[in-house]
Amino acid sequence: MPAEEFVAGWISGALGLVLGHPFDTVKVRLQTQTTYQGIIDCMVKTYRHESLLGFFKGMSFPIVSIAVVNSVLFGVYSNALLALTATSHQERRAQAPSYTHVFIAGCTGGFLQAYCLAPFDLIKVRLQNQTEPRAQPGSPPPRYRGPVHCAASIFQAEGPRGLFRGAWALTLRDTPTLGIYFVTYEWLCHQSTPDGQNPSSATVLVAGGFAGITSWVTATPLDVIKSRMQMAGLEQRAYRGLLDCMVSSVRQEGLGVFFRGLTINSARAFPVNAVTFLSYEYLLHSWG
Ligand SMILES: CN(C)C(=N)NCCC[C@H](N)C(=O)O
Repeated sequence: MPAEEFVAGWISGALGLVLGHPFDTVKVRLQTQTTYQGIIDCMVKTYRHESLLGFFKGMSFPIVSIAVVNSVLFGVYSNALLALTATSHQERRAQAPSYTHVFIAGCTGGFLQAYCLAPFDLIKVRLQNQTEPRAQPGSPPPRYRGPVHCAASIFQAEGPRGLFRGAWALTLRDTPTLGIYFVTYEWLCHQSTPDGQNPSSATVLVAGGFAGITSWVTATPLDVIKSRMQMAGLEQRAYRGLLDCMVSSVRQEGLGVFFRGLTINSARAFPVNAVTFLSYEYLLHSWG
């Protein structure tokens, strides 16, 4: 089982994560809070109340978790393709796998990464939704003092299952959309690269960026539901399950609720995934 794919997945994911986290904070707030009029309003309010640091809330944990999550995604994807097509990463340029195989391998990677991601994503979403400014004398402290305190509080209040709140929605979000992610990437690389050659850096950037956009556009409806279910434990708003969350969100806010955060999700997806794929390909290429 080639280990380089796991290491390359980790490093490339971390680079993309730092670049995209401020957009991610705005997205999570727009999806779960009704106090903002739109992207600009959310950005201005966050900056005024919490300074630039507000955009980076909840980032320390994902930096650690991306090591697990992205390496599982890229490592499982690549090894699933190896099992399906008996070709390594290098050989796949000369002998392109079918898109069905790429889709199955992407879905497998997406399914397994969702379970690793679930507790980290829950903690990230809870911390990103804390809108209190940094501790000032006299002001009430935020509910969670940091990621470890957040994890411990959820564990104490709800047991280990509490840490997997929203995991089912996350799995449904990530399984098919990561199939779409890798198919888009491979298809775009294939379209603009002569047979048997490696795609140029510009091709990888553009294909990675569009893979991010297509996958996030299709993922946004379940992304909204997932974030709401993750916040529900905190807000005493009990949903009976995923379907109940969908139905009550649509009843209260109309069908548009499924597209909350779509613009910012897409704007974030391009640079994050362009950098992720470029560094992934570069690392695998230089390790030869
Ligand atoms: C639609 N989904 C869930 C994805 N495309 N997931 C892959 C994650 C890639 C990158 N870390 C990101 O956050 O965009």
